[in-house]
Amino acid sequence: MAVYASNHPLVKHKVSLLRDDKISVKSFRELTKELSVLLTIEATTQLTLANKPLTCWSGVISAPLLAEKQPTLVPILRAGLGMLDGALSILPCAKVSVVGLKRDEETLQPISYYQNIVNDVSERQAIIIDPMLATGGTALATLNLLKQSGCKHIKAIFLVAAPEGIKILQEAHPDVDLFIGMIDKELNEQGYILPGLGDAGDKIFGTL
Ligand SMILES: O=P(O)(O)OC[C@H]1O[C@H](OP(=O)(O)OP(=O)(O)O)[C@H](O)[C@@H]1O
Ligand SMILES: O=c1cc[nH]c(=O)[nH]1
Ligand SMILES: [Mg+2]
Repeated sequence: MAVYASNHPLVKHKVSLLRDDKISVKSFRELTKELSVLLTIEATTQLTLANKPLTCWSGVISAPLLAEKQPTLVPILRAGLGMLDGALSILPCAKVSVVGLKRDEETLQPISYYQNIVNDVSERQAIIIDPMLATGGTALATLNLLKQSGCKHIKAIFLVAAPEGIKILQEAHPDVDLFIGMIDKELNEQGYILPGLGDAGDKIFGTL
């Protein structure tokens, strides 16, 4: 597994702004979207191209175009929905596979409540989008689900990740690449990332 922590100064700047205790719902949503654009670009740099004939104004040329179907984006409800518009602005033809998982506040185990994976997922790369990778339980359940559904090529994008979550994914799914805005220090006893963002879903949906 490759773990790419973004080096882009705008990513670092925007993650810092997201941490502001007094941030409005509007600003949190806007920054989440902007970061999703930047990180989706980073996560798609290795898409395969093939030269195909294209008729342009000066005649027929051999033009580099995507060789395969566009990836399916996999937002994890709820918070992952905040990243969907930004990711779709880079992959406008992507099909979307929605996964509903909610962490139990006591056990920190993910509870599954919805899933709708595109039926041709075995022919596409999947890109998971979720702002937070904490204990790793939610991402692990999503990776297991995608693989059980036949998906062979998976990447995941997180705005902020804890070392604990990265380690669990590395051990269980060494073939999956992670694209991360910022790797934070640790988890607290309640499984929240420190310094982190707090509850990203609550901040995006205004349910604080
Ligand atoms: O790595 P983990 O320890 O599993 O935690 C990460 C998960 O927690 C958050 O979702 P949450 O359960 O709060 O649901 P929500 O998006 O509905 O708020 C977050 O968006 C991830 O999906
Ligand atoms: O810090 C955390 C951990 C899990 N989920 C969040 O939204 N934030
Ligand atoms: Mg939440």
